[in-house]
Amino acid sequence: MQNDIPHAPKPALDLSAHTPMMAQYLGIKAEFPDTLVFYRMGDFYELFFADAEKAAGLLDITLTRRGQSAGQPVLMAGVPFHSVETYLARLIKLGESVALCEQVGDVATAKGPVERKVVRVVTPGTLTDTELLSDKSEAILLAVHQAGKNRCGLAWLSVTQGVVHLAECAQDELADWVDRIAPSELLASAGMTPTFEQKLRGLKTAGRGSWSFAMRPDFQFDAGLGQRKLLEQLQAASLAAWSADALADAHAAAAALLTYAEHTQGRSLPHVQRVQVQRSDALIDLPASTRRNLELTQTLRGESAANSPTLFALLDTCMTGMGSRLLKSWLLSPPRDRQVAIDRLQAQAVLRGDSGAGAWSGLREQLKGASDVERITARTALRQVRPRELVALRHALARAAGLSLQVQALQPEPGSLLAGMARWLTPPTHCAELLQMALLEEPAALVRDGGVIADGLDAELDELRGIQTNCDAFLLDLETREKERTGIANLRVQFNKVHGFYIEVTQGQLDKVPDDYRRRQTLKNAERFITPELKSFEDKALSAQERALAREKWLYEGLLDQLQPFVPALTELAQAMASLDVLCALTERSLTLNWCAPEFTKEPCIEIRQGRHPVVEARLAQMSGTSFIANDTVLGTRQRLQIITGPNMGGKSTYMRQVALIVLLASIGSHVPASRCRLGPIDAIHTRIGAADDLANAQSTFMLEMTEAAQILHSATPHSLVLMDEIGRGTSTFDGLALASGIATHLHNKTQAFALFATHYFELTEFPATHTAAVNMHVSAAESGASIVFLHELQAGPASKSYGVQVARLAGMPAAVLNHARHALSALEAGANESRQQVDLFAAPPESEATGPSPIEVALAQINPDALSPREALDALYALQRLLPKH
Ligand SMILES: Nc1ncnc2c1ncn2[C@@H]1O[C@H](COP(=O)(O)OP(=O)(O)OP(=O)(O)O)[C@@H](O)[C@H]1O
Repeated sequence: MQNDIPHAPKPALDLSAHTPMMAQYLGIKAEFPDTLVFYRMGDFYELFFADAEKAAGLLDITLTRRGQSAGQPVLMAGVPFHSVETYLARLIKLGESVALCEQVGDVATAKGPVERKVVRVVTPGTLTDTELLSDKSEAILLAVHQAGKNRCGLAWLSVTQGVVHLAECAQDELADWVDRIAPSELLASAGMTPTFEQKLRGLKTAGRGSWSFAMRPDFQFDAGLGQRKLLEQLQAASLAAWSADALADAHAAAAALLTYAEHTQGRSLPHVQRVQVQRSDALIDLPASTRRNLELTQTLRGESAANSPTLFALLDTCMTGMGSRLLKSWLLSPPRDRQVAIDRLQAQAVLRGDSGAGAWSGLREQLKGASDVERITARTALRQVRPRELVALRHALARAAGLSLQVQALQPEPGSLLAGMARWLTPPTHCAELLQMALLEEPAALVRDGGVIADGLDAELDELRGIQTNCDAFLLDLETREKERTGIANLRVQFNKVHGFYIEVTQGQLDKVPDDYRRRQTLKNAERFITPELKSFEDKALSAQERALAREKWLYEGLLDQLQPFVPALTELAQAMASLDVLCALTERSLTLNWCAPEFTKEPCIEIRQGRHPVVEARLAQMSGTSFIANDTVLGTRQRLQIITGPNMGGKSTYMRQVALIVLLASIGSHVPASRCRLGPIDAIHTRIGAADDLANAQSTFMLEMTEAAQILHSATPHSLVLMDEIGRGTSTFDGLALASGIATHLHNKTQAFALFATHYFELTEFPATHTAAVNMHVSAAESGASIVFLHELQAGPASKSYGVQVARLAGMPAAVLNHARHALSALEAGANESRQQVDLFAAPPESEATGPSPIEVALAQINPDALSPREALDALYALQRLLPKH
């Protein structure tokens, strides 16, 4: 989708054959070829021609043909202006962009069609309307710049926040970045190479998010322009203070990002005053597979509602949308630097107070129902804010002042998170007073309806309003006088929008009408008249109403001007409110769910006592009232790899995931579901779990399994946590076992990561005998008759046997099948024992043949293509072919 601004001269359109209005429309449409243009006509937004057809299909609205222009029937479809938000929401969800074209000229004085202009372009990544945005997630716009040497520059922002994020990465890291940023809209240059474009589009078809794609002109990806634009936003002379000066590739992306964002808002973005550089080594790596497998914000089935079994849904008891959004971003971007988590935990310790009876619950009461200061502030800066939002802002400021006092009363240590919050929560001086003075307590929804500005703010507005108020009294008085004068008892003085003021007389009384009555309108049973006195009153009253509306609009614009200097402080205040909300929610969770504070160590380790899987535990309590069996985990430099065996349904996957979730929770500064937790440095959490066919990418289950495993082996380090669940099960037993043993050996010897390796291959339980840092663990089960009871207890040593047949029985498998399986199993086991040879699965393979260069490689290296004649080159090619190994 391309929302082109008029950046290059376009060939002049010949619109002379069209009606003046169609000519105006087509002129505007030419500037927005791939965006739906909503063209305002009275109380409707109309779409024409191809736009009309498209919108009719997408929105299920009627497509009509009206009149002709240039000999062609005009196709039209329209939506009422007062419900435009609903239609916008639907289109944006479908990934469409909309240009809103308003009447900006004076209808009364216009000759020909009234002047119209596109005032705003609404696109999936640049939403600001509260109605169009989800409370709990951001709409993010990302610009990607293809740079040289296989590098990329990235810049992204949410228009309702005040921060531009910058990053640079290698092109093969792009997928992970895009996954992490989760944009709603992605901008790329029209000048990128076809291969790069294919790569970007490939990311989308691979199901990595549902962003829409907007191609921008190449010249907008200009590093110099980007740097200038960033400096303008920051009102600074250098980007060095943000460590953002040497990032030319990211600057190029920022140029396109800011140009596009400004273009869609129809103005600059004064509230964007911060830059944040993100480096991939600053965050704990959570690849897309990990986020999916751990069901952080979405279940494997794709549910993400507030009651779905995800970690986010369990954690999010925030009182405000701002808090929920911040919590989600904390959860998805855990920092490696432990100080961040330590500061957050310290703040929670203060909020908890002694025995949990601290200030957190009172603060949550205050936060409850507070309006979205962050979004209101952004909309104020963009001059899109509605009167009722500003009243809500005033109430929120009062709450913030209260919150600040409550936090100060906790006497937080100077320099601590809470001390910073107390400071930023103090509302900027005079902001609330200004709002109080300027706005009615319950203003109209829209400024254009009037009834927004408070009485007493402006003498002229008060006077104009006075005329309108006196109107009713005047009309009553006139009616009495006219009844007396004419003797018409049922005479009525009234007003309607179309005909203005009039005196209505019924047919039977018409003979009594005086000479100075002028006929205005004839109805079936009555006539309507106007008198000179009523006419002059009408002129005054109507013009007073119009002037009052214009005055209110002007005063509102003035109020927006006066609010601009408060924007930076309000942005900080919103941030502080969101952080406080998250910290209070985390405190509440830790107390309600009985979680403990983690400790961080310098030496590498993951030590968890009585750890639980938070989501499974909550589900068990809710569904069956049964309690979760807690388990310990001890991993350190001497014991890095656990081979976990045990029956299906025994709890292996649950155990492995719980370890990863506890590590993640600790890293964001949350308490954790355990009785004690010690954690060393962690740089990534990798998971290879489950097997879902990636049909969209034509990858088989096994191919996907091997691709993911290979990625893990390439990127994991001794500080990474790796979960491998039943690796190798997607192929034949021998293949699978051989690969699983190879992978375990590589993890143990080379990668040296902390690894949890669940498997059904019993042969792998021999692995720890020859690998000192590996240990056997199993989930316990007890047989009771022909059945099985899962104890879910993790114990040292390998499982004694597998219980596949018993589990199948629990699953309701027919008795005949079970009987057959039991016999087959005994035969297989007996056979296996007899013919079992001593195969050393873990022996090092013979030296690989490919240790030195092959004869072809040697010959190839000796060729200098620039020094060869065509004939010699051909000979060299034949010579190389002769070197091919013969099979
Ligand atoms: N520690 C535990 N305490 C209580 N219930 C548990 C525990 N661990 C697992 N469960 C229950 O057992 C079910 C199965 O667990 P899980 O899927 O982890 O088994 P598994 O060993 O990985 O099975 P499979 O090998 O078939 O994948 C869970 O859905 C949960 O209800």
